[in-house]
Amino acid sequence: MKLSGVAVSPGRARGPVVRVAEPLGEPANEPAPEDPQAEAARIGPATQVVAARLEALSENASGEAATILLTTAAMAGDPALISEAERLVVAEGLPAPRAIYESANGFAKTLASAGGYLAERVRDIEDVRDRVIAELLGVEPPGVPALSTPSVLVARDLAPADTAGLDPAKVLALVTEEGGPTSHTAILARALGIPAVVAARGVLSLDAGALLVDGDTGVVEVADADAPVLTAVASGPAEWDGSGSTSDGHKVKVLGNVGSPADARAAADAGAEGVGLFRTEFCYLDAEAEPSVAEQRAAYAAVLTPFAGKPVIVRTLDAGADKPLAFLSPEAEPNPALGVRGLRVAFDRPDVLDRQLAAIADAASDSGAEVSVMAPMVATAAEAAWFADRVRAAGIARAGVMIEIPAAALSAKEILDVVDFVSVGTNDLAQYTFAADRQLGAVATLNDPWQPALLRLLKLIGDAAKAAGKPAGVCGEAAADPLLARVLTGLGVTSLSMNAPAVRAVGASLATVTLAECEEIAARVLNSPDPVAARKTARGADAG
Ligand SMILES: C=C(OP(=O)(O)O)C(=O)O
Ligand SMILES: [Mg+2]
Repeated sequence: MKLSGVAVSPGRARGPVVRVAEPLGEPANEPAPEDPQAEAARIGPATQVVAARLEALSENASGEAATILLTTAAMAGDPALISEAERLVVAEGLPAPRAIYESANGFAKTLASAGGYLAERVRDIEDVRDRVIAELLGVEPPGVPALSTPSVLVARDLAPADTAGLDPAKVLALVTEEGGPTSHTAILARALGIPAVVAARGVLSLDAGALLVDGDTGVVEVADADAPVLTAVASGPAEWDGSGSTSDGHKVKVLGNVGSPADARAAADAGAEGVGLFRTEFCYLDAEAEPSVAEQRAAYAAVLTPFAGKPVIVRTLDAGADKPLAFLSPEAEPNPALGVRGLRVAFDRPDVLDRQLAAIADAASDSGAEVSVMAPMVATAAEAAWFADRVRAAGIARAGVMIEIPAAALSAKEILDVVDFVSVGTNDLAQYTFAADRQLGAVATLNDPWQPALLRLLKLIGDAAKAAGKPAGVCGEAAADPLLARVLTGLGVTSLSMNAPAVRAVGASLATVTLAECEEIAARVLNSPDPVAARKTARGADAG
């Protein structure tokens, strides 16, 4: 019996199955507490216990695992989460577990409606919620059970805090029923060297004592219960000197993706050489009204400051589709991802764009960062020229655009004639190339950055950038894959921008290959028939 999911972390392993307990059910909303003040007063200490446990776990972890545990600990201690739960106890008479449940769900809903990266943080807040509820109820927290022997973990989805704490000596492989290739679980599994397959529909209903998991092909197979354990060969922790280049000195900047001051500090701490994508809309997902220029200036400067003297690409608001902003919401649309989003919003409201550009210019001088600006969702060279003119009129020296629509990839040459640089958003470029909603697990295999059709578009862009002598970065999740980073370099990409946890591994991966090797791998990958063969080719394995 076999099934197929999305391969997210390489290697083959076989061993006995251990299932991760499902999260706690919904806590009851009665009886109303006799003493609401006393009931509300239990919430703060419970969150502190959870935050302290996560912090303690982070001390035993290292690198990105530690960062993720600390971020989750910070979520547990979020004063807004706690005060809303306390209010629900006092004002609405809810028991404390129910109150934290509702408070956390409110936050989760906001994140989910933001889509993309933020939507993937929903699992983090739900994990914090369940840990606090367990603490309030005095029961064992949900999560990974202690493993006595090396095992294959099977879960519906795994919280980042659980994944970060996995011991690669005990976890042979990881298989999840849900999840997408851009989830924290995927990122962490790769970092830990644990073979992993996500979106393996049906794995929870498999009645298997042991599984054989192939993190290269995504195939998960029932194995004999007495078959010998097979351990994947894991790579060691990444060593990187902090300067993005191939072993023969070809420079490829390794940059951070950020949306908040905390992200920026994490990226700087991870050694990012700058920022390749500052998602400004992340600052305003909750804003009812357009923030003033002064408010925007302060918000942007707080993100730019850790990168004083370094290059930062600020992206103008990418409102619409999965990231609606209340002050820029378009008419209801039948297909929002194909509607008025990104730069298209600015065509109707150029005044909003101009105010944002003024704030960015001010924040650049406040922070001392070397700021460039780019637009999201650009389809044509004429749109790119329109945007670049406005950026320059605002006194910002460097203007670029994102390439995340196939038409823009096919017009890379003409676009590069009118801007200073381009940056490829592979998350959306994959979504639009394959007509596959990036939020839908059912089409996750199409939204795979190893799809040769997507990489062929990247080659067009890389060639156009080389001919123009201008930079072409990648800032979609594709850039966070250390192996794919080599392929992108071979295709002519000049910078890679990713979430902080991936920085070191990508820098280390590039430092061990020459540019000629990257080019050779890229040429072979482009000729691969499918993503599985492409991955195998890049790993130097026999694709046959
Ligand atoms: C980086 C990208 O932009 P976002 O994920 O914010 O849509 C992308 O589409 O790849
Ligand atoms: Mg995008």
